[in-house]
Amino acid sequence: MDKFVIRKRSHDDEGIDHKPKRKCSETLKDENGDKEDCAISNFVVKSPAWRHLKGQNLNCDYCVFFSKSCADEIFKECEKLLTYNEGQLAKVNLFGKWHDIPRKQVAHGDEGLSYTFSNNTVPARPWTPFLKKIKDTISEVTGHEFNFVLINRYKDGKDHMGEHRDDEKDLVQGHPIASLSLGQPRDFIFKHADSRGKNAKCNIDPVKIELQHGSLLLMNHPTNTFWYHSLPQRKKLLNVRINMTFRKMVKK
Ligand SMILES: O=C(O)CCC(=O)C(=O)O
Ligand SMILES: [Fe+2]
Repeated sequence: MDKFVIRKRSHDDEGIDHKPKRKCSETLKDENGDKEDCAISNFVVKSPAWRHLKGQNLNCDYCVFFSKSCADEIFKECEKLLTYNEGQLAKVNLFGKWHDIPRKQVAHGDEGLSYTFSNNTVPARPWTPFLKKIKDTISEVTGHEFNFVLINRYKDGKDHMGEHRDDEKDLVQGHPIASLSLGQPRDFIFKHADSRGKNAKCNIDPVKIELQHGSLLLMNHPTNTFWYHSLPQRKKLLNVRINMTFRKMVKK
């Protein structure tokens, strides 16, 4: 049985475990006044109410990061501005066979960075002012720097992501991954590595969280060493979800 550790929470809800990281109550403005591809002139994030997800070596923090109106704006801008990889860059190789990924994907980041998963390497496109502003806002509030973002677009509940760990060798070891969710709320499930499949060594309950519109999930060390995560299909859900995972990659 899946175990719910976090109940659905609205934007108006007051957090129970108030655990702010760095406070950022002032308005963040693009220093260059660069609005060429971004209708959003500023983001305001007032010390969000963090909740801590704890398990055996599970170490995550979760909050509703952007207000509903700001998240709505960002979602709209994503749909207007982002384009996704096609062709070979939109495939994975599993057991020697190429498959289309069951969602759309694109990466942006510092020059020269790329992301390798399931035997495919996706180069980062340059930061746009819009994406840089989101990255900088998350860095300002969390106190962590990122140089890469992987963006996944799920057109509806049929699109999904299978169980995996974000443990690629290109990632800076021990650095958190910040996962921003926009649009359709979806279940996100953590499974402990020792409790998967027929040969499970022990029985640790999975941890399920419904990722809300505008929410941020910080996956801190050592979560990705011990726990797999997935975004399973939810065929009745009809709306688009966009997820951005901000990462710190090793520069070669
Ligand atoms: O869409 C999600 O929330 C999952 C994203 C994820 O796990 C990844 O990009 O590695
Ligand atoms: Fe992941």
